Amino acid sequence: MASSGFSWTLPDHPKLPKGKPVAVVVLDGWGEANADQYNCIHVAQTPVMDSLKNGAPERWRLVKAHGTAVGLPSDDDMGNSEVGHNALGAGRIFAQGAKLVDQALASGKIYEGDGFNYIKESFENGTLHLIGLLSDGGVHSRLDQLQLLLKGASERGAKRIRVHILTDGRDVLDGSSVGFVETLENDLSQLREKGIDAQIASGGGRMYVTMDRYENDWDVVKRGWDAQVLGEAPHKFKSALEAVKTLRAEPNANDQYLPPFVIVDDSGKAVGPVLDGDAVVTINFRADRMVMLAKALEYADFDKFDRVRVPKIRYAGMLQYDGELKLPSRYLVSPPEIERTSGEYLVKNGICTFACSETVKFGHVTFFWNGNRSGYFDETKEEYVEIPSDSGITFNVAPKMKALVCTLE
Ligand SMILES: O=C(O)[C@@H](CO)OP(=O)(O)O
Repeated sequence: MASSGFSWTLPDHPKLPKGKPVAVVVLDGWGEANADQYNCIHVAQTPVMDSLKNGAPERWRLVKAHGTAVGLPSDDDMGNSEVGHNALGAGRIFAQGAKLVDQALASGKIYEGDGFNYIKESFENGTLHLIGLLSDGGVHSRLDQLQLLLKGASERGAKRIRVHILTDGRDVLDGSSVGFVETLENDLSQLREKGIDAQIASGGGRMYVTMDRYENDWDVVKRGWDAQVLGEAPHKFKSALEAVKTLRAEPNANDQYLPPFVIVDDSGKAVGPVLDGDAVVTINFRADRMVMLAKALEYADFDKFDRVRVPKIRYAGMLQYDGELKLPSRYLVSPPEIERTSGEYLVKNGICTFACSETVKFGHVTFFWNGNRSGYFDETKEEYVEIPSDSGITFNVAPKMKALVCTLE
């Protein structure tokens, strides 16, 4: 035992037999709720889960995967993979990004840290760009946090602000993008009345523009880069409201997959490309779908796609998205410090572990599971297997995804 009283040594489990493998299978999206006709799991045929539940009811346990049980601000907050895997992997509850940002905004500390002071240097002569998911879903970002940041930054000297929106429709209802854009446009017009040059500059649906994860499809990030940084996109509109209304009128349109667009002035020029001397903040607090853009914005050496023009900017994330890579190096709010996770305990006790998932969920069972840490604790005792995900498809048409291949591994 260390002098602090802390020890990595795990006592034997009172019931689990020694030397036998233990499987942790995360059924993403599975849960217990009111048993009514609106509950798809209840109305589906689920013989395997039924036999597990009914075969040994004394061993059947439910865990709470939403709200304060997983470190979210309130019990009205739905769960998600980040907070669920963090809590399961660590076996403890940590205040999560959503809550930490709320606290930093409420106390004003967000404006006192190194991250904000760094971007503030650009306010006098440059533009402040805010890039992120526009909804009140609370999984990756929250509209009210964006609203407070807009207010706070403008009160602290930001004179020219451009917002690059990603429409949601995944954590919130499809079609709700129009209402969120209306709300944001209203806020920005109030800022304009106060003499601040504030506009939405570009947009696109989150799953088609920018918010890919685990390097599944860099084209998604490139489409965002072209619109947000270069000011180029196949669709050009005079306003974001016109953009989302027009693009949603297309057959089979969906907020998640809206094509990229830029807002142009009367002469057809993009109103908000990112230029030398500007500041950029990626406003999502959740890491997985911001890391790729963070790499494109921050890395001098970057070969995932041709960035064409790499502006000299001051960039900060809402949080630091990867503690191991220290990415981004500047951030407005410190991320939760999740340490002593189960994976680390296991290798320190000489127990070998194996983690397997497909690309779009791979970081859930490694990065999130290990407390937002990429890489191995001890390569000699851990094996991580990534099954390549299909790309270029929407998973609602292939919901089985790679479950079978993962099982065979
Ligand atoms: O796809 C995602 O990013 C989220 C929903 O926004 O789902 P999950 O938490 O299951 O990863």
